[in-house]
Amino acid sequence: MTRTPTGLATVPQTLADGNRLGTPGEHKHHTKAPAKLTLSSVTAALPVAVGKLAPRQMIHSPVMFTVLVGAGLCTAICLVRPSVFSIAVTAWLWLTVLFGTLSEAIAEGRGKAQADSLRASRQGVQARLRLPDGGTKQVSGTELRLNDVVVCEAGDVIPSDGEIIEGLASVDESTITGESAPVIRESGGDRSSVTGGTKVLSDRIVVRITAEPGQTFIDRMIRLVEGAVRQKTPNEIALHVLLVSLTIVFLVVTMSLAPFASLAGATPSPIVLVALLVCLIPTTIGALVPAIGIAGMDRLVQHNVLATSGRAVETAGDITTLLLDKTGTITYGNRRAVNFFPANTVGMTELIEAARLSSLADETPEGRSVVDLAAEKGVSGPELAELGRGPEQLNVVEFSASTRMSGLDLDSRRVRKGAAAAVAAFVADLGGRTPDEVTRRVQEISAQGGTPLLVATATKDGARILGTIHLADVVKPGMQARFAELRKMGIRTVMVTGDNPVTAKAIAAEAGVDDFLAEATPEDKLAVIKKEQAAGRLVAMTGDGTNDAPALAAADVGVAMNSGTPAAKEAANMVDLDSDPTKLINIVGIGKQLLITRGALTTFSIANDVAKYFAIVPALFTATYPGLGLLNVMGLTSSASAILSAVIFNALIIIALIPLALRGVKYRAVSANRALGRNLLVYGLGGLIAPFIGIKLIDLIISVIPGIG
Ligand SMILES: Nc1ncnc2c1ncn2[C@@H]1O[C@H](COP(=O)(O)OP(=O)(O)OP(=O)(O)O)[C@@H](O)[C@H]1O
Ligand SMILES: [K+]
Ligand SMILES: [Mg+2]
Repeated sequence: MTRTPTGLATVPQTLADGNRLGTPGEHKHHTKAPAKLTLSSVTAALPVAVGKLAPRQMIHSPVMFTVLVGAGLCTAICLVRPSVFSIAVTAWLWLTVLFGTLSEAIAEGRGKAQADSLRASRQGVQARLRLPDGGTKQVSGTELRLNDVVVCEAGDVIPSDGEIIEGLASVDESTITGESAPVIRESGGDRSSVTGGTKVLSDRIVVRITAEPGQTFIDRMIRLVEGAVRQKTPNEIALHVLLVSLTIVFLVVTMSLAPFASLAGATPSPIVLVALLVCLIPTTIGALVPAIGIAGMDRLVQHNVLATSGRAVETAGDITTLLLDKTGTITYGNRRAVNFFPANTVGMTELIEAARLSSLADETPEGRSVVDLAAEKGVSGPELAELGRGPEQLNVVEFSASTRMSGLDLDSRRVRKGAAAAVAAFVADLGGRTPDEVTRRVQEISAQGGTPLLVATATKDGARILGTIHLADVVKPGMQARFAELRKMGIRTVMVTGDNPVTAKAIAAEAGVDDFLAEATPEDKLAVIKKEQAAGRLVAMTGDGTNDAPALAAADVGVAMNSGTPAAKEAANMVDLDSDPTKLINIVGIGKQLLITRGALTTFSIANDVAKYFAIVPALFTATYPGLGLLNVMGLTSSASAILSAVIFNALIIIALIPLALRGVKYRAVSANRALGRNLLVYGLGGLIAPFIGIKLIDLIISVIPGIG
């Protein structure tokens, strides 16, 4: 890492106030308008849908594959013995398959426009590659490899994903977030990552590339919205097994009807048997499953969340615990030094000088803000290079989440700053003690939700605490209400932070989380997740720092803030482009909606099939078994029109349900059991009744066709 202190002081204070410039007081939940189902989107999807009729693709859906085979068989029969009835049935069987692929093509098509605009954002982007000799060379952005170093200045489009290793800039991320307010990105802290395709608005940054070509964030997003990376989730596999079983059962049922009927002297034609089979197997859900899944992922992208797997989205629907880190997640995360408080026996200048010295080589935003505040208070001192030796020979004690301290080792003394408990222990080890007024100051700052840092110095004669630095951070607005909403959904929120218990308590109260854990190391954060999981709970984790990465990886649903470090984003299975910790509300909603929609349409589909059986079988056999005429309550015109009406109804119901599959069944924050009961009633009962009405209506219309009625 390059240890040049950067000029944070040149950034106007108001700009550095919030993560999002200009809108510190207003945390927006930005969502893109969902794509509408229009005539043009349907016509655009039509050729794609025809392409999907290839048996190689159809085999993935056994139900629809059965219909395809049936349609092929009937076509062959039509060629040999054409009749109005057989041609009509065959045509509608083909339409049934087509409506299925059409629903999938429409769902995919909605992401295409978004993918195209993402692609355009990278078109022809040039990069200034830094050469080993320090010079730069112009290269194409797509040529960049992992660990290349590029220089980006105001006006440049950042050529690929990376981590800032030097400098600070305001960045326009609207190409990926749709949010026009610029954000601050800077080296050293938890806001160091930049995304290819976004634009530098001011200043100059040096970026180390963290993605291989074709593996950037935008590449992944394009593949996601185009539906190219769909894998079946465990729920989808379970449904798949159910659908295959039902298909086999009804195949057997239909086949056994043939000898049964011929015994009575009325051998049903193969066309009738195929039609009956198609009506009985769950074609509605078989046709709509892919569209439901794609639409769910699409909704997530509309909420500016990028997920690497559909599985995580569905799991989100069943989450009961949400862990969040504090700094950078619940708060904006640009903690800045706002004041110095010397111990009674120490002068203000002595404290500030030591605090400054301990931060000279500290590249974190906290460290740099201490140097800045020292300059503001008029205290200057040696630069790193002037400390008698080059910075290479200086022993720099870098901040780590487990030591909670940072500082420098000089010839005759050591300076440290860090969390109160850590510095107190460091001093106590060398025989020093923490003065009472310092302890009181630490309590006072913590109680306000600030982060106190103690400054200490150690020589061969022992160690002394010099005073306290007050670091202040701002809780993102609107947290209380959103956490209350999570509580209503039955989700417990727990803040896990590396900060001290008093600060943690104050911030927890201000944000309105249910519980908190303070002084948590990365291992502790991981342990909390393991414990929750061992108790059988599904856990989501939201975080931004490298110290959150293990926990993000272990959680069932890990949501990284887009503002966070590359390590955090890599470990998580979702990234929120808006860096909004309460986005989980939307993610859970989308997950639940996905499961409910699939469940509701499955219920409807199966209920429908049962009803169709009772609607058409009596009509089929009234000629053979006049006794069955009693059951022919529907009074359908003839057995031919009964069969054809059922096939037409079966195909049209797919079209009718495409909008619902894409939009999703409305989800409200009620308990899962109540939602399930309500859905069974609405979609089960609806599925039972709909065929009787639909088939009767179609029968009335088509009975006028000669050869059918
Ligand atoms: N640059 C630094 N130098 C010295 N001490 C620091 C520095 N940055 C933070 N600290 C101290 O170390 C503690 C732990 O930091 P850590 O990054 O693990 O957690 P955090 O940022 O406070 O909280 P969270 O885990 O919620 O992000 C901080 O609360 C602070 O007291
Ligand atoms: K069916
Ligand atoms: Mg953090």
